[in-house]
Amino acid sequence: MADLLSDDEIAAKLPDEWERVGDEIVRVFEFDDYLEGVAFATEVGEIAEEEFHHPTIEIRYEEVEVRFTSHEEGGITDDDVHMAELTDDLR
Ligand SMILES: C[C@H](O)[C@H](O)[C@H]1CNC2=NC(N)=NC(=O)C2=N1
Repeated sequence: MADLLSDDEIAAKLPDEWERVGDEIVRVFEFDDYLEGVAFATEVGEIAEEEFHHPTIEIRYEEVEVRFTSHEEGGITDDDVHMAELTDDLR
């Protein structure tokens, strides 16, 4: 299990475009059409399975919201930061 990050560590490690919301890190990705967002969500899911660290994904018209937290630790860890970086690399 990864250690919980402090507020300062989260601020320092949070990748650009991502926002901290309570015990989660969140980013909204924009797309030209709905099915592009659906395909992106599937790619995020595949990475989540590979890394065994799963986000909440909300697919909306022309945007997809991705939220990571470490459920077992009850907050934000390096696992969440790593997943955010892998997710960004999909774009
Ligand atoms: C039993 C537990 O759900 C698993 O070990 C994994 C699955 N995917 C997970 N995903 C996330 N985001 N946090 C977890 O703590 C987590 N745990």
